[in-house]
Amino acid sequence: MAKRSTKTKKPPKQKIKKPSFKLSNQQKLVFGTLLVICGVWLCIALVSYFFTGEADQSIINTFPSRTSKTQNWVSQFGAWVGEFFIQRGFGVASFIYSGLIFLSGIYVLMNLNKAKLRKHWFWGILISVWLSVLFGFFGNKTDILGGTIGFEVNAFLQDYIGKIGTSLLLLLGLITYLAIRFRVTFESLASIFKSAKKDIKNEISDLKDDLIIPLDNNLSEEAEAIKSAYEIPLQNDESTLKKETNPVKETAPLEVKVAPKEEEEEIDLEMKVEKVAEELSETNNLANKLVEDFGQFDPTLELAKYQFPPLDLLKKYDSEGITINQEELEENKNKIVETLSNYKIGIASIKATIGPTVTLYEIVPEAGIRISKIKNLEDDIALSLSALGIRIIAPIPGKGTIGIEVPNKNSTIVSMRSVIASKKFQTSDMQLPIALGKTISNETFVVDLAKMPHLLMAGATGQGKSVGLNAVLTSLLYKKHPAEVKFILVDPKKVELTLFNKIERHYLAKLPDSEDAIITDNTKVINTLNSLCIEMDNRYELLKNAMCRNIAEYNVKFKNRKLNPNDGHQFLPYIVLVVDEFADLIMTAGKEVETPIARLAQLARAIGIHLIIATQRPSVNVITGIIKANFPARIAFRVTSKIDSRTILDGSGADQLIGRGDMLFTQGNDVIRVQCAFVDTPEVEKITDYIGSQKAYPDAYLLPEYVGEESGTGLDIDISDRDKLFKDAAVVIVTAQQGSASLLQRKLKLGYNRAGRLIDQLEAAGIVGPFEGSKARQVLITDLTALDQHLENEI
Ligand SMILES: Nc1ncnc2c1ncn2[C@@H]1O[C@H](COP(=O)(O)OP(=O)(O)OP(=O)(O)O)[C@@H](O)[C@H]1O
Repeated sequence: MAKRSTKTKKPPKQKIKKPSFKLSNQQKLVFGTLLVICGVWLCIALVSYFFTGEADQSIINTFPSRTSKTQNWVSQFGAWVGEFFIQRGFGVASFIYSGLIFLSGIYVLMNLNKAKLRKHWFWGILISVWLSVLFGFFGNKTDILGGTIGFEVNAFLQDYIGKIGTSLLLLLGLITYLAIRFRVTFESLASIFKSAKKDIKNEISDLKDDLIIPLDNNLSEEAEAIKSAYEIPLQNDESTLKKETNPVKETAPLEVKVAPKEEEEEIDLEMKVEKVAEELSETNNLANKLVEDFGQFDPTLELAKYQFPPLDLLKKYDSEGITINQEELEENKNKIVETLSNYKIGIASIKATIGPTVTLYEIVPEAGIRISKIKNLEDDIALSLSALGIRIIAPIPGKGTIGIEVPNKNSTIVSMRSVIASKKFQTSDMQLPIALGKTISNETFVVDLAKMPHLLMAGATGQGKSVGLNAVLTSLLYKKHPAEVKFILVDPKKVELTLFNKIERHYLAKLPDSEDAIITDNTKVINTLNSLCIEMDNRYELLKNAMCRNIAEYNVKFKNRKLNPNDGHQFLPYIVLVVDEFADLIMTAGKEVETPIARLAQLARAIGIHLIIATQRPSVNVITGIIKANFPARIAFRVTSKIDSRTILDGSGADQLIGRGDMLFTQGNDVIRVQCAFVDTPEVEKITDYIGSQKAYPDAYLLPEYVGEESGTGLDIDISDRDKLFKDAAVVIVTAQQGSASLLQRKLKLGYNRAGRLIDQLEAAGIVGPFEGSKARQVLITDLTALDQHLENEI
């Protein structure tokens, strides 16, 4: 989302202005020791004040002079400080300040986290005020327990809200403190009470030990024996004990057995709970707390009011719904049987399945008939049925029958509305569900793009490719929130995908400096693909740091707040790259396009980047071996030759389709015939209008910047030729005190080349030292103030 771009640019600028108070190690030692001594001295002065304060009163109130003698253990100044803190300040709670000063010294000496120290001071001051008010509540004006602050605050409160109100306010303060500081909740309090109750219960049962002695005298002989065998349960359960005393011979031992079981189970359960709590790591605890307090991270929050497009935007077709033409069925059946019998092929049974465009006749040939014989009769059957697009599947995998697909005389349109509305699509929990259309048995065909993981689409002109692409995009628009998926659309024809411009700031991704999100220019495609490769590398780095194997795991972890956004982690949307007319691209840009596409196709599956490539010309020089190998999922619309069919599907079939969205889909093994769902341009327009009219992100999802090799300059020394990210890079390097190109790559989301050039420029500017082999370069500027001065001096 656009958030990322602001993130890369803004923070460094803010940091420059911040003054830094870095102490050297020697200064830390001196300053830390001073604070520790002050803390101890203050503590002595305060303790001593309790014993000597009264005696010193006369001297405290006079002007200090060298001759006056005080009894305070740390003399005049001690007496004065004691008076100031205890009598006129916080009373006994003043000791907190000596502790805080001492603690500050330790933090400085040991170079510990300053944020924690600030927290200690914050809470320390609050507690001191609360304690002094509490003591003041019980004391009087001269009382040194609460000090003047305690007394005065109490007097003020009691005037307005009375004694009861003040005590309730104090209680509220205590509960607020416990809730915020120790995250005490009502449940945890309840569990404390529960365990206390249990302790009491245990103690009561212990007391029963004593009771057993008099009861023992009344026990029958059997019960006596049982008691000695099950001494523990008898001591622990009162009810069992009572039953024991009954002289019923058979039931007694049974009941004794039940009792210990129940008791054991209870103990087991508790132990389990404790174990889980212990095993959780520190980060998990923190993450759980965050999730408890704020709930799971919700990536859709920025566009929380976003409304998915309603179904009504899609058209209903009159010709929808299959109408069975019994005559046509009979006729086709007779013709098939006849043709086959002409070639002496007997049929044991025949069954028809009617699909939206094609009817499948499944035949079981009589015993002894060779399958290849039927396969060879494809053309003869087509001739006798006088129909185009007959396909023979011999045998149908997993069925043991032979299929003959015969196009219906009146085909029905599969509307996008019907597939989107289908239960299968609506309830699918796939990551990127695509409702492609309906199969021959009239079932909605839904596939997961994330599993494919890339899709190759081919078909001669006018056979339904563009409609197919629109169906894919529409499916995703109906199922995925703008925060979850982003499209990169490449449309050299410039007309097919332009409608999607309206949803640029919702669903599209683009290069930072480009105006249009939909790419129509071939040189921009190269930059975008390379930028996508950088995005891929960055995402792999994030996944590696988060120890996740794929984007789904990563996003779950991020949602559960186990990944810190300050470390660069963020919710990663899926990215779907759609390239229409791939052949055109390959013809003009060749290797420059093929290399990044092949790289993405090979590696991008785990990090949520998926490619959909469509081409009119499925020839081998367009769909090269390397591309083919990485696109296991393929859709073939009608093609003109068997060779083209082979190039896409590794087999024939696509040349026998009837067009108009009739397609074959394969994901590696089976080939499935599907009638593609039909979505018209006005429908797409309505959907994009609907989405486009809603609140959007400030900008399209920005891809990392990619600077082509040729646009780099070698003039690192010339200030005017510096990269525009030079200053940001300098801030990153000086803040981290680490002169490495990969740090810049990560923080500023750059490619390796640009980061390398920035490092060279930083070296020329004297901010980092020379190249030192495998070690990171030395940073020559110690802090941001020095960097500011250094850069100012340059001008
Ligand atoms: N699934 C479908 N159901 C019904 N008719 C369809 C379907 N798909 C395509 N058609 C028909 O075929 C026509 C051409 O489709 P489309 O524009 O998708 O072809 P194309 O393969 O993209 O062609 P080109 O490569 O020239 O752009 C459409 O206008 C529509 O009438």
